[in-house]
Amino acid sequence: THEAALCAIKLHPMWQEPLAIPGGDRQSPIDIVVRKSVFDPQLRPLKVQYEPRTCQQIWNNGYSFLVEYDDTTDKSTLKGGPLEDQFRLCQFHFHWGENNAWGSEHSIDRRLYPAELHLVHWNSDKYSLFEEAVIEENGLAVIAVFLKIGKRHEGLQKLVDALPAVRHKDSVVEFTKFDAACLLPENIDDYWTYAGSLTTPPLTEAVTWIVMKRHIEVSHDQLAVFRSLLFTSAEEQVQRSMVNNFRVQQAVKGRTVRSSFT
Ligand SMILES: CC[C@H](CNC(=O)c1ccc(S(N)(=O)=O)cc1)c1ccc2[nH]ccc2c1
Ligand SMILES: [Zn+2]
Repeated sequence: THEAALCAIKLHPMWQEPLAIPGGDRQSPIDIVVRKSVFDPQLRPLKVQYEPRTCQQIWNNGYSFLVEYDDTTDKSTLKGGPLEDQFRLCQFHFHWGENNAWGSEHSIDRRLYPAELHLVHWNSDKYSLFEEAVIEENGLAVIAVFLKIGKRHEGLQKLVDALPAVRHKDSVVEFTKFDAACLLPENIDDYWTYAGSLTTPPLTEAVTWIVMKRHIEVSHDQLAVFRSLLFTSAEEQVQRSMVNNFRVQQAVKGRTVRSSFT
């Protein structure tokens, strides 16, 4: 499956890797080898407090669709776990495949999932803007949740119904009162965490990754709507389906992946 996934990316020029990445010793995504992860009893439970009223819009940025939050105040926050500071939710988005065999960016013992949710937060104790935090070592925290095909996700449906309005790159639609917490698995105490990077350019090594052990379920039809989105803007002659928008896995390079559970 990995080979097939790789060739699917090769077909798509947009995902060509930039030649040189500054430093490049803590790139994401990675394969998490469970038996090599190290239980850290000092990892605390995650504290997630999301305010649905801070949800503002959905934007197709030509890589994925972003559900964007008002991050001008500390209303939707993440703290605890591996984090020393308080982080503000600024957006969430997904990565998915052209079929259900692949699509996630991270894998667990090489197991890929059909899609992966990323909830993106920036360190509001140390910085005053996302743009500042995105170039700092401890600037960002991203919660990753795997999606599996199964029963329909009732909370996701409101988002799925809005996607046709952002079919093309650069389209935006108002989207309010969405509780991002409904996309988290029931148990968020079991996770892996490691030091990594953004998985799209500029690939800055600013991310504390928090990868959930438990997945969420979405229906085949809900994921099919993700695949109906387009990488291309309305003006372009050739329309290209937004699928396989995941990055190839990167070398772990001596990093330790810690687990919050045994
Ligand atoms: C610096 C990059 C940033 C755009 N990119 C992101 O925000 C981003 C966030 C998360 C991930 S992932 N897949 O790792 O979770 C990948 C990319 C970005 C770039 C320029 C900007 N100007 C104003 C705001 C702004 C934000
Ligand atoms: Zn992402």
